[in-house]
Amino acid sequence: RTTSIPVTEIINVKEGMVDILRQISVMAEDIFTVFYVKRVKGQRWVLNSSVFTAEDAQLTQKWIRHLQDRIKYYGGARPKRLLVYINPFGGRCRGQRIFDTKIAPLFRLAGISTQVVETDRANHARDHIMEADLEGIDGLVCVGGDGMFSELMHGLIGRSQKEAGICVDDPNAELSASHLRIGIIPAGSTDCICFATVGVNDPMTSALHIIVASTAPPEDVCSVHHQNQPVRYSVSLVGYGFFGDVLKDSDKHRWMGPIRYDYSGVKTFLSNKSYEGKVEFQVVKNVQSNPRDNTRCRSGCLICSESTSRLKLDSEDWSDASSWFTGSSTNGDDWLSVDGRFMAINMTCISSACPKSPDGLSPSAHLADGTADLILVRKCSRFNFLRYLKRHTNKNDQFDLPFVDVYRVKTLWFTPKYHEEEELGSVSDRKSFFGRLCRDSPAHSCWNCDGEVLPYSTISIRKKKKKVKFGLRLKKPTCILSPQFSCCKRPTCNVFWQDKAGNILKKHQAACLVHCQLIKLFARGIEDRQTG
Ligand SMILES: CCCCCCCCCCCCC/C=C/[C@@H](O)[C@H](COP(=O)(O)O)NC(=O)CCCCCCCCCCCCCCC
Ligand SMILES: Nc1ncnc2c1ncn2[C@@H]1O[C@H](COP(=O)(O)OP(=O)(O)O)[C@@H](O)[C@H]1O
Ligand SMILES: [Ca+2]
Repeated sequence: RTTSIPVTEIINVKEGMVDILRQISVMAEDIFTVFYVKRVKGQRWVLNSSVFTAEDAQLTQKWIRHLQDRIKYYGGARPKRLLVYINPFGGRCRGQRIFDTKIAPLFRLAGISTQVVETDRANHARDHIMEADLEGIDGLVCVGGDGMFSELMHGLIGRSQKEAGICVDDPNAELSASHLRIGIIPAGSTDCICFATVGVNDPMTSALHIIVASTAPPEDVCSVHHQNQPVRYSVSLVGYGFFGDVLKDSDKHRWMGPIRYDYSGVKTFLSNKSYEGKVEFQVVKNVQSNPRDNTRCRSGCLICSESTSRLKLDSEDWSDASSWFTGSSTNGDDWLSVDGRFMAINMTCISSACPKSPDGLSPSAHLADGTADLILVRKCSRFNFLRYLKRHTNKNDQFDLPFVDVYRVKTLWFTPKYHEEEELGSVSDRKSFFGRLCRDSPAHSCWNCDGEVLPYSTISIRKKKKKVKFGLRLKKPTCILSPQFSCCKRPTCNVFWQDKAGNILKKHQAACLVHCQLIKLFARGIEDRQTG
């Protein structure tokens, strides 16, 4: 029997016969166990192992050393020390258990040492990162949901800004880059950031991605401002109306765990509220993609890899603070304004895919293209809104509805019709039967910013030029152009992008994904073969 394993996906090699998760080991000098990643259905990764017998103890040691050298050489920059933050109350309150039983043994096996901080309050992780000694730390890991990821991101951004001497209250300050990446062990309620980047919310898959140093391109991030003051950053959903109301109500029922979103979702759906206001946004015109082009962002995505150079070209547009909202186009991008009554205003930098909606709020959004997608759902009947929601769960296009519009944007301003102090219940809400069932019918909703309620209605959102780095994404590239790998003997290889006629359009260096280093392991002895 032959087993082929890419060296980049070997986790470690141990003497004897070892079962890491059940913590059983049988020591024998002529046996060794190779642990490696096995890909299973639905983008999941599991730890697999194969046991080998050598002729004698000396040969066993030789193979163990040989394989470990190979892992070091071809395995890339694997992390050695991680700082882990666990939210014991995220999702079903299983964060600590998941880490202790499933993740810690994997990290130990991979020779990764961890410093673990169990949070005892909201913002504990963020504050800890601001002050912690990060010397020698290769990455941060959160065990929790999107809220925990957001805390780590705010901590890292705050720290980098502080170290770079940038004022965090400056609305025009750009993000200063941090060398640290953030990994996510999903143990939250929505886990949308993990799901949209890894393709699944499975703790073991994420841990294996962290161990083998899978990386995503630095990710788009938006800053949210109120009265020209930056209040938060967001990578997934900034939503007003439906998703704001669901979140606000669900916060009162945290004890229910993830099901609170369904409970509050049904309540909010029945109340069928809509809110009046003006949405002004800057549509990105000069990109080769749009929210309805039916593509999916994957590792090696050409649209994302080209965004860095495009953002450099955009520099005047980004750096000129006063041109942020002049209402005029400086770069071929157009400002649009829509007045009306909305069921939902959602802006998302990524697809926001999650288990409830495997394709997400905007299935063709890109992780790192420097843009966000704005979805406007105008006032409609309950039946129509249900049609819209339902389409998030199946293959039907949720944008192909007359009351839904979608735009690829980089800036958004929202002004509610009434001043925030004026809580004028709208006439239609008061008349409605379900509206009366819910105690209050305010003129304002609130904003849901990556799962945090923002206490204001009037906000502006701006795509930041720099992005947040985090790990965990390794999918086969599928893009509008077909990539072709030419493998080499190094951890990186050339990727050629060709059009259908075979003309080379672009060539760049990338981490070798479909790796050429195949090791053929035989029961007696090992033959190491390199294919090119
Ligand atoms: C008919 C079924 C309709 C299902 C519609 C599913 C749409 C799902 C889109 C989800 C977008 C998620 C965006 C991500 C947000 C997260 O950052 C954020 C924080 O996550 P964390 O708690 O892990 O920290 N999560 C959230 O804000 C939660 C949003 C969840 C919304 C779920 C809404 C369910 C609605 C169900 C309505 C059912 C109506 C049925 C009427 C008979
Ligand atoms: N120990 C703690 N006690 C209370 N809240 C916490 C604690 N640790 C983190 N939080 C907060 O809980 C919120 C939700 O956490 P998250 O891990 O996203 O879980 P969920 O996905 O269930 O919402 C985050 O905004 C975070 O700031
Ligand atoms: Ca994006």
